[in-house]
Amino acid sequence: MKITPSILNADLANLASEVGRISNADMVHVDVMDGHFVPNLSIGLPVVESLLKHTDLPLDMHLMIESPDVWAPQYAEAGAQSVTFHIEAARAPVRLARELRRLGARSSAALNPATPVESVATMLDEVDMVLLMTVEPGFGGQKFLDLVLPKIRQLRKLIGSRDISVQVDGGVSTETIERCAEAGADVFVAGSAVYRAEDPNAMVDELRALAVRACSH
Ligand SMILES: O=C(CO)[C@@H](O)[C@H](O)COP(=O)(O)O
Ligand SMILES: [Fe+2]
Repeated sequence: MKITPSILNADLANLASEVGRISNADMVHVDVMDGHFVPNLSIGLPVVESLLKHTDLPLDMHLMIESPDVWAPQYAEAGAQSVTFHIEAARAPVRLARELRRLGARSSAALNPATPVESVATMLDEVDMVLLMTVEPGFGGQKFLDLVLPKIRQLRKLIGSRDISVQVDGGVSTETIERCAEAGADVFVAGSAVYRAEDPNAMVDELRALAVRACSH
């Protein structure tokens, strides 16, 4: 059970100190938005290269961008431990997933809420993680979409005995994390829940404890 806080909801002008507030996290979730694949712009490679110098936590890149085939490998080369591209945007997802692994990163494919899990069924051996969006991508602080819960179960069935993580992203909080864990998710992005908390590290621990307990039922 891993908690990966999204820094989209942090004070982006003080990233170095903001990652210091989530030292209990398993990874730092970094949302890259290009204003094309999603109607919002966030940060890109130069900021990520700088951030890598200020944290020992692994970076969990979530690329909400067009042409991930071109851009995603550069994040792996920069030193990100996990690189997620959107299956809706990739031209050659199998080639891209293999390239990310060749560069030493964990490869991961993300699916928007309306994208069926079957879209990754044939390439499960190429990925280390599948990210299921539990909001429409583009913004932090949105309401969790319960309609994704059956997709988590379907994906777990498809994965079977393979060692692949299922990440959920969007609206994950103390209210919703147990439902996700029960359905089969094991990596949880939480942006506003963590960064709006008075003590982000304590919130990370609380979320992890809830997920562990829900999953052991
Ligand atoms: O990728 C995205 C949004 O597109 C996320 O990573 C959000 O940034 C998570 O924020 P919350 O929904 O937890 O506030
Ligand atoms: Fe994200």
